[in-house]
Amino acid sequence: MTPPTPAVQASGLRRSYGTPARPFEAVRGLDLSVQRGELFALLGTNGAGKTSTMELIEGLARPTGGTVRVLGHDPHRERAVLRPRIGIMLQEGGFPGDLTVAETVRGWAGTSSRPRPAAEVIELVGLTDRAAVRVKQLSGGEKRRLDLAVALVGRPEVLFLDEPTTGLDPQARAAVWQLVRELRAAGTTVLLTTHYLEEAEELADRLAILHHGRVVTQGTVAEVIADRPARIGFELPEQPAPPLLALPQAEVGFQGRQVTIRTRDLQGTLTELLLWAEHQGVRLTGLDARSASLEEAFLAIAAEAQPDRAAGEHPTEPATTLTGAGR
Ligand SMILES: Nc1ncnc2c1ncn2[C@@H]1O[C@H](COP(=O)(O)OP(=O)(O)OP(=O)(O)O)[C@@H](O)[C@H]1O
Repeated sequence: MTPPTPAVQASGLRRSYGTPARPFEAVRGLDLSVQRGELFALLGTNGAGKTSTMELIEGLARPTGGTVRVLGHDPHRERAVLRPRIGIMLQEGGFPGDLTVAETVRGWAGTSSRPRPAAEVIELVGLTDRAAVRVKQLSGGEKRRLDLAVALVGRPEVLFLDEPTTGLDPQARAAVWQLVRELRAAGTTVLLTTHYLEEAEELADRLAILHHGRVVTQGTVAEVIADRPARIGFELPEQPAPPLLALPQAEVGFQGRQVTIRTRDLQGTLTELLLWAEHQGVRLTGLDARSASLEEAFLAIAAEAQPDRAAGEHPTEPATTLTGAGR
């Protein structure tokens, strides 16, 4: 039996901006495969190329190199075929301000061949009591939920969510997460970009971290953090304290009496440390031991992955900033 076509398949994907004389490659040879029914998250620093990549996959822009297929189709050339099967939640929906929520959703439902009833979609995104309100009177978070409603109205097989919970309060964010989980459980493929690492941890089956237009790492959360060292922190007692035992396999840092140990063998190092403390009668105040988090992996990957200074660098490359790490 031949395996089903992946929901999304990108290979050697490239996208350039600028002029032929001063080109800037925002997407630089990106490979990605999202299976049907999977929830895949694209993470990256500001300007890493997430939106540029999403627009190529959504068919809103044409790649300058490589190929992309969505449900086996070229999303740019075969947009008319794909349009009824995908749902796109853009960062800015830009709907007319004078229409109400219900009118907006009904208008979009009218463009779909098998729409969900408008009232059902409005209910799904928690806007029922705002259905008669004009778009221009909605709060930022409510507008975001309307963007989501419009993306859902055509019962998409593949749903693209570009920073879906930016601007939402914690309760609304949790509600969107629950809705996304339900959609995924019902078989919808979801491709999501986010700056909230806990959003990816909560929702994603797999994720990719982009940096300067390339995938630096991808896999499950467990796979992405597997190579990262665990961390042990504690405070040594006031002097006199015996010198800390040697831990050649670990990296030990001191800040006054505060000690931070980074190790790839959390159990082994912790056992050695606790035996030492027991024998020496030393109390390790505030002892805290934890595996690497996605946030640590993200920050380390972003710091390690240096930009390619070869041809095609942005003429005015923006400083890399990390926003909304989500904790
Ligand atoms: N229309 C454009 N013209 C020129 N450069 C652009 C254009 N759009 C994006 N870029 C540049 O391409 C790079 C990638 O931008 P993109 O918006 O895809 O990143 P992102 O990962 O989505 O960023 P963010 O997290 O800030 O939303 C950035 O350096 C950006 O300045």
